[in-house]
Amino acid sequence: MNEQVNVIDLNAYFGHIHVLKGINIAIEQKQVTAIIGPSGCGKSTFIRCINRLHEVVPSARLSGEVFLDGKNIYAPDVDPIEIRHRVGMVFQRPNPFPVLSIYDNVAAGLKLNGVRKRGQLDGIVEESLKMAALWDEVKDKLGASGVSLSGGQQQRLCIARALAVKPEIILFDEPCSALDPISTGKIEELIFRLKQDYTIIIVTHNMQQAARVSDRAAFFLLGELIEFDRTEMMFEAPADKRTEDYITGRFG
Ligand SMILES: Nc1ncnc2c1ncn2[C@@H]1O[C@H](COP(=O)(O)OP(=O)(O)OP(=O)(O)O)[C@@H](O)[C@H]1O
Repeated sequence: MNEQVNVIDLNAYFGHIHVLKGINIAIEQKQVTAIIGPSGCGKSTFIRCINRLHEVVPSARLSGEVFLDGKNIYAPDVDPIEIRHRVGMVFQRPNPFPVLSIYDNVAAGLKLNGVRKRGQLDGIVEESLKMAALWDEVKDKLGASGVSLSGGQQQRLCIARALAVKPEIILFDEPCSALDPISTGKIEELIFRLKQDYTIIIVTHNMQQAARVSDRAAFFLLGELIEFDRTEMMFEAPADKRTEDYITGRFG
């Protein structure tokens, strides 16, 4: 097993609320890992600990270690900004920068990183939009506003924006919950293709989606990791009764 993210005894809090309790999990490279569980069980908090976004909430704190390629991302010498480049994120609601064009939405992170040459920017913007399966739909209107696109296109634009800075891992936090079934299908196909090059962690409430796109699944309940296994095993023969109850829709 080729572990890329190794989480050791992770506890996360908002003020006095203890939202993640002693999580230990190893996430493999170039696989899709689904995070499932009922509302409020800590799924989003968990993925936000993997790119150091949890700490941006004033009351938030955590303990434990998260190793990325063998290095603890919470070590004092690690720059959280660098971690957020290496671990990209796509959110539940498509959130393109409203005042920027399609082109500039994709180029924004690169420009922040100091890439200025037009030719280089053009190449990466095109490559990212192609990888996000959006190029053909927008190549003739790159100057149009990002928010002029449909919801599904905006979400693919956000994926292109995440890809442009060349992350190693992409976190998806319920990326299809605001999308129609056709757009959802496109995002799922895209995730399937992206795993050739990226490690993907996806939070989803949709069990069919978890079954379709993920190689492994982790079931969280009340801040604890109850079960983590190959998705097939998890859906066909869950080891824990609580996982079975959740997957079969008996609660949550
Ligand atoms: N900014 C915050 N401040 C205080 N408490 C928070 C904050 N964000 C989340 N929480 C609390 O932390 C717990 C875990 O929330 P989290 O969003 O991680 O759960 P989730 O499993 O992703 O939920 P959902 O499926 O509804 O998105 C919840 O009890 C939630 O109310």
